[in-house]
Order: sequence, then structure tokens, then C-alpha cells
Amino acid sequence: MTFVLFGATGDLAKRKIFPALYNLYLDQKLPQPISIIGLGRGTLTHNDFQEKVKESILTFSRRLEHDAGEMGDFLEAFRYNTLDVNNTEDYQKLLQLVKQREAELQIKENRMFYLSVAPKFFDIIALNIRDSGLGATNGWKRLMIEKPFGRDLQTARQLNKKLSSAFEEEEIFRIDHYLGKPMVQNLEALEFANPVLQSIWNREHIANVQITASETVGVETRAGYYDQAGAIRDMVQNHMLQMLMMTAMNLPKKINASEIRNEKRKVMEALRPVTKEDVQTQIVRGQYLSGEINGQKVPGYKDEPGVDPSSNTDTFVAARIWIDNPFWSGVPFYIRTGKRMKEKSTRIVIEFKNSLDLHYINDNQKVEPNLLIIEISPGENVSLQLNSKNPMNNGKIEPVRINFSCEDSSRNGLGVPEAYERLIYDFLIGNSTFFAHWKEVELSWEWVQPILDAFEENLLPLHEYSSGTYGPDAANTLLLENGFKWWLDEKVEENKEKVLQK
Ligand SMILES: NC(=O)C1=CN([C@@H]2O[C@H](COP(=O)(O)OP(=O)(O)OC[C@H]3O[C@@H](n4cnc5c(N)ncnc54)[C@H](OP(=O)(O)O)[C@@H]3O)[C@@H](O)[C@H]2O)C=CC1
Ligand SMILES: O=C1O[C@H](COP(=O)(O)O)[C@@H](O)[C@H](O)[C@H]1O
Repeated sequence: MTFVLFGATGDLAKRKIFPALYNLYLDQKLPQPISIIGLGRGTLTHNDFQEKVKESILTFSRRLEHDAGEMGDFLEAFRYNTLDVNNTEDYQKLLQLVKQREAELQIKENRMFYLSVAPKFFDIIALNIRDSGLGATNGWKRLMIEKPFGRDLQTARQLNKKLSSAFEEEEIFRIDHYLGKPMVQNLEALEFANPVLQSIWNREHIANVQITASETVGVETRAGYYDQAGAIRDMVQNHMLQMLMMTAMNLPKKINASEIRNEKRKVMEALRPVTKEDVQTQIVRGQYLSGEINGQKVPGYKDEPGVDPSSNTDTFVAARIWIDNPFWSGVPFYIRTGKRMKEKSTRIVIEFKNSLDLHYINDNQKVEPNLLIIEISPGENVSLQLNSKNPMNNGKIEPVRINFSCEDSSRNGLGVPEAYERLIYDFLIGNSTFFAHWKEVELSWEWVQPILDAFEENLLPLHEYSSGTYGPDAANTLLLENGFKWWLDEKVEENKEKVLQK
């Protein structure tokens, strides 16, 4: 098997891809023998390149100890080839190297191409793989591409058309690293392997679903990309909607890639479209101001290096989403994501309906609803909030959390395989379950497009929020309008009082 990495001198390769390949090698999940060929425009000897790979592993691998012999054997698989994506001769040189290594290692012509480069290069590379003969193998071929997949519905369709002229849909692996997170993968098992949860995972019992991906970091060094993308393209179109699909999909007939993707597609088809007019009432957008996070002063978005000082880019988006199918009709799904928020947390909270007769309990005591809390990162955990009598507090009914911790970061000091490791492994074995199918991507862009248009035409306010908060108040109002609140936010109770007083 040959693994060709475009963008092998880039940040993602250094931080994620090389350490992932190394960990797979040590876990004996990397097929042997394997030929790994890294590409970039610069001139590097094979040895220089192997040294770079080693350096990235020593810096970023989850493993703390390294055996020199194992490292040496692993690095032996790596070769480097200079290639400019626009230069057709470079692809011919690459083809020669690929064939030479296939002969040396006596490996089949099974070729994988990983495009870890800027999205503007995705189509040109795919077409050059086709035209150069690299894609004409006697074995199989696969293409893995990074996000973003287009910048709107039209460009996504154009890109897909070009990719489809070089690769079949089942050969294209569109990475969404949220689908590689263990807890997102576990959603499927939670719902389907637990009859108790399965029986209540529907509109009869669920009042609302809240999906949060909050970050404390700002735009960092990526202003060039982010200022053109905003949270809506960077997070909502892909990661947030993928988490929504995984939460809301129905029980597939079989647990396999095509059945799961089929069920995810059905969720997207049932999403109530937002019209440009609806955007004002269903979507909240925000942008961060300066503030303080973990005791450190941080600048506002407009003052970040590389950001246009008059930028209208959204760094926060919240939305109320309705799924018009028999399972979820009437259950609001709320999503929110933002940068420079109070905490780094990706979580899904499922609030169950509360039909208890309060008088029966005692003194009109307020009873909190049951919650299923799925923490995706940084911690991985599932917990259930139930109500119980507290003997230390006059037998008052109080919520208690029962934790089912899945966190096992010790794993003999080896750390848990992270998203890239899982996804690259799936790519190696050709399992596309946790990759985005074109239909999901297209339907996501279709749903998002009116929001992009409304943002573009400034049809809704851009709420400012201070760094270190949970985002604009308008995002709280979105839930209060339906009698709900964001769970697990420390400040929510205060905000609720404020909103109710208004
Ligand atoms: N970095 C991250 O954390 C994440 C990145 N991504 C995505 O991954 C992809 C790569 O990102 P990242 O590694 O950060 O980007 P970098 O800018 O760090 O790296 C870009 C890579 O592309 C190569 N390159 C640039 N121009 C050419 C060219 N004309 N011909 C051939 N190679 C070229 C560069 O090689 P050289 O300069 O040597 O030619 C370099 O290896 C992007 O699609 C990004 O959106 C997705 C999620 C997270
Ligand atoms: O894809 C992206 O994701 C990260 C957040 O990922 P996480 O795994 O740390 O939750 C986000 O910071 C980045 O802007 C976006 O491009």
C-alpha cells in the first residue's frame, strides 16, 4: 500500500498526521510493508524529511517514550518528493517514485492520496492524479480530503463535480475530525446498545437537545482563512451539523457505513429549511470583544492580527433547528459554537420532559428535569441527572449526577487514540462510516446557504460579546422563548432573571 501525503511540510502533517501514523504503527495497525511519500514544494532529501517526521513525533505523539529501533524502522517507510500542485511534470516524477517503491517493497498498486493542503488545491490535485496516471492502478485508490469542502453550496457542488471525475464517491473520504472523536462515535452505541435509552430517545420523552462547541481560543494565526469563513462555515456547516445528525439519526437496519450514512441523510432531509426571513428569529450571530480568559487579557476579534478592523465575521453562532419527522417533530435542537468563550467544552445535553406532579412531591418544590449529558471534549464522559432526596437537607429533592466515565487517559501511560488516528486507520482499511458522504455535505450546505445569504446582506444583528463569556444574551433568549435554558452554564440563572425582568 502507498500513502501519498500532499502538504507533508505543513502544520497539520506535523501536529496530527505523522504522530497518528506512528501510533498506528506501534499498535500494529499500519499495514506492512507500506510506502509513505511526502510532498511539498521545497527541496528535501529523504533523510531530511525523515528527520522532520521524527521531530514532529517527538513533539506531538501521545506516547511519552520512544524506542530508537522501532522509530528507525517506522521512518524507513518515508520518502520525499518535490511537487508543485500545478506542475504536471512533478506528478510524473511522483509516479516514478511510487512505482519504484512498489517494486522495491513488492507491494500491490493500492494507492491512497491524502490532501493536507489549502482547499483551493483540492480539485487541481484530484485532476492531476487522474491525468498523470497515478490514479490508474491495478489495485484500489482512495482520496482523503481536509475541510473546508467549498465555501457555499455552489462551490461545494463544483468541487464535488471535479473530484467525481477522478474518484468514485466510495473512494472519497471527506474528513470531519469531530466524527473521529470517541464520544461522537459512541453516540451510536449509546442509543442503540442500550434499550433503556433507545426507548426514550424520541419526541415522546425528550424536551430539547442542546449541542455546544465552545472554545477559549481566538482566531489564532488563521485570520486569513477565518475572516472569510466565520463560525458558520468553520464549525456549523460541518462539525455541528454532523453532531446533530449523529444524535438525531434513527436506528439503522444494520450498523454499517451505508446504513448509518443513509440515516444521517434522512435527518438532513427532514431539517426544516430556514428562509432568509427566518434567520432573524432562529439564528444568533456574534463577534467577540476583548475580555479576560483564565486571568489573561485577550484582544477583541477586530484587533486580532490579520483581521479586517471593520470585519463583520461571526465568531459565534447559535441556532434553533427543527427536524420535521415523526421522531423529532416539536423537539427543538439548539446548537451553539463560538471562539473566546468562557470554557473549552464540546457537549450534548438531552433534556427530558418533566411531567411530574409537583404537588405530589412536596411544597411545590421545583424539580429539575432529567438530563443526559454527553461530554465529548476535553473530557469524555456520560452522565445522567436524576432527582433524589437529600437526607442532609431535610429530605429535599435535589438533582444528582451519575457519571459513567469513559475517560481512560492513562491506558498504561499511552493516552487515548485521538480523532486523526482513528480516522486515518479507517481510511487505511477503507471504512467510511465516520466520514462525510457527499449527500450529507450537500444537504448541510443547502440548509446553511440562506443563513450565509442573510449574513452577507446583514439581515440580522451581529451581537458583540465579551471574551470569557458564554456568548451574546440573544443566545439565551433563543431558549427562553421556548421555556428552556442552556444547561451547565454557570451564568445562565442570572441571565434568566434579567431576561424575565425585562
Ligand atoms: N492545521 C490544522 O490544525 C488544521 C488544518 N486543516 C486543513 O488541513 C489542510 C492543511 O492545513 P495546514 O497543514 O494547516 O496548512 P499549512 O499552510 O501549514 O501547510 C500547507 C501545505 O501545503 C503545501 N503547499 C502549499 N502550496 C503548495 C503548492 N503550490 N504545491 C504543493 N504543495 C503546496 C505546503 O508545502 P510547501 O510550503 O513545502 O510547498 C504545506 O505542506 C487545509 O485544508 C486546512 O484547512 C483542517 C483542520 C485543522
Ligand atoms: O475544525 C476546526 O475545529 C477546531 C476545534 O476543534 P476541537 O477538536 O478542538 O474541538 C476549531 O478551533 C477550528 O477553528 C476549526 O477549523
